[in-house]
Amino acid sequence: MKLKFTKMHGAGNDFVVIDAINQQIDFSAAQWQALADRRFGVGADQMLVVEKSTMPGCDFRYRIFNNDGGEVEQCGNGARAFAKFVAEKGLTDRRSIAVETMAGIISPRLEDDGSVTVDMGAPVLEPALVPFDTEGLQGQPEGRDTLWPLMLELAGEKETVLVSVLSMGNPHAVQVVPDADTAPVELTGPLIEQHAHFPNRVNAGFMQIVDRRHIRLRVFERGAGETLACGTGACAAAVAGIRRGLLDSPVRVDARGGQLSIAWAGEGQPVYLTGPAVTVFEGEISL
Ligand SMILES: N[C@@H](CCC[C@H](N)C(=O)O)C(=O)O
Repeated sequence: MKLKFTKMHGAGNDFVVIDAINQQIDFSAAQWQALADRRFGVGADQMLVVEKSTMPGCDFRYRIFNNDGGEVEQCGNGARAFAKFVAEKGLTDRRSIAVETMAGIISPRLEDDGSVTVDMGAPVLEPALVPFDTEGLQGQPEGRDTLWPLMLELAGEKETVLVSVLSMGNPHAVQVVPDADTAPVELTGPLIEQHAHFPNRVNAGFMQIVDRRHIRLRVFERGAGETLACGTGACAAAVAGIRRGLLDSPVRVDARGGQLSIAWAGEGQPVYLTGPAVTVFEGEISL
């Protein structure tokens, strides 16, 4: 079949966006991988699918596939691209929309300066719901947060890293590092992503605190490897830092591909993610 798509990015986290309202989509994991392949396909960290929603009050349904072919619950940078896509394609004339995802309803809003703000919903802090299996682990209370010691085995050597575990609809484990540039993202990211305590795997965040309203962040994403930015990772890092008493809202997040801003008023409150969404080109591919 011939598939029409739009290539987009949000702070360098890149996407193939597909209108599945006007096209029939039913791809296998292998076909998603082929589309995401940077040499033999279009290339993307994630594929975003735009569908009609059957949920009352929702404008669209948003589905997300990592470049390993797996469908996942949430993608923050993708949510901004999604909002820009439906506006640019004339699928809505509203600047603020309600979008159904696997993880609940999110609400992106187009800003006058071209950026997009997304109400990502409240973070989930209960380990079992992340899901995170705490059996055999000792939580260490620090401030209002609980840090969990994760044991990693690196070339026969055992190392323990302290991570804040939470969900933004998708699972995150965030650690504080002295310097994001030298953080062992490639080395320990895959070990954390596949750690036995995370039954659904996890996104591994490495956060350098610059000051109380500014962090630098790298994320080794579940099912995609390190990306130039991770929107839900930025939300998770800001929430973890605020809960630990290290950060104040709003938090500026410098990712390798651009800048994001996160606002959070505290437990039970939604997290707001603001940042860019850019259309790169339109294309058609035979699959
Ligand atoms: N890049 C994303 C997150 C995409 C999904 C993630 N890799 C997962 O598997 O949960 C973002 O901007 O949030």
